[in-house]
Amino acid sequence: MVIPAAGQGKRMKAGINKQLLELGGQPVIVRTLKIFEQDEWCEGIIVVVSEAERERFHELFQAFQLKKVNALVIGGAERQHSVYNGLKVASSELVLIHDGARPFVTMEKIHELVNEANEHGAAVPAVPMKDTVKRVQQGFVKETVERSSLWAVQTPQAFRVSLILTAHERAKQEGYIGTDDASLVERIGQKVKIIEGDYRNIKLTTPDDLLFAEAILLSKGER
Ligand SMILES: Nc1ccn([C@@H]2O[C@H](COP(=O)(O)OP(=O)(O)OP(=O)(O)O)[C@@H](O)[C@H]2O)c(=O)n1
Ligand SMILES: C[C@](O)(CO)[C@H](O)COP(=O)(O)O
Repeated sequence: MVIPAAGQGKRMKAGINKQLLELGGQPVIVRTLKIFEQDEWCEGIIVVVSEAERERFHELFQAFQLKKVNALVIGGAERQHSVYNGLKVASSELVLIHDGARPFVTMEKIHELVNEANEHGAAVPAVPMKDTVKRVQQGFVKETVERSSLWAVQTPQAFRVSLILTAHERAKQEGYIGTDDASLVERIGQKVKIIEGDYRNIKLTTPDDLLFAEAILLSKGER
């Protein structure tokens, strides 16, 4: 299990790492990790953090008595670099890669992904796009994109370790930077299985997402 948490959260504009923000009395990263701590499939968690924040995260994991975090690895400039640094120390056959900033993933989805990745080598959750999507150039619509085959992809993304490592190494050699890990597998010609994701599995990206997160907590009776 690799959890990248080394981003700067520029779009959140919180002034601190968004994974350290409190949500319902717990830091976001602790909420995310606790889901995997409960999961019997998850043997160990590699968390990727920035050099400057390593000690802060270490103390936090101790304070919340998290048992499965077995490595704190230093991240890189892009999410892809951070994930790659984490993957290099992964020792299992299958790996889940999950954003530290997605604290609402469910156990049910995790298990579905593990099963599909065991069978297909790569599996990711996604939800059908709800809005009409337009390609825009210099403030004007260039075209309206056909929506029926568009899905918004989430994490965790599950892979055979050998496959995702090869995909990352090829991307590195060829100077390709993708916004998710599955795209690196796609570009080396391997299939990626899609499972139905969950609209509540939001990534905390902009300040509005904190409002949605509070509403999700309320719906779960945690507020
Ligand atoms: N160099 C980076 C960039 C991102 N991430 C992590 O990847 C996840 C998804 O990225 P995103 O939401 O884009 O986070 P940030 O890059 O921090 O956001 P922003 O682009 O707004 O700065 C986050 O958990 C983030 O901490 C990371 O580990 N290393
Ligand atoms: C990996 C991801 O969360 C899937 O939706 C997303 O691509 C991360 O992208 P970001 O640009 O780093 O937010």
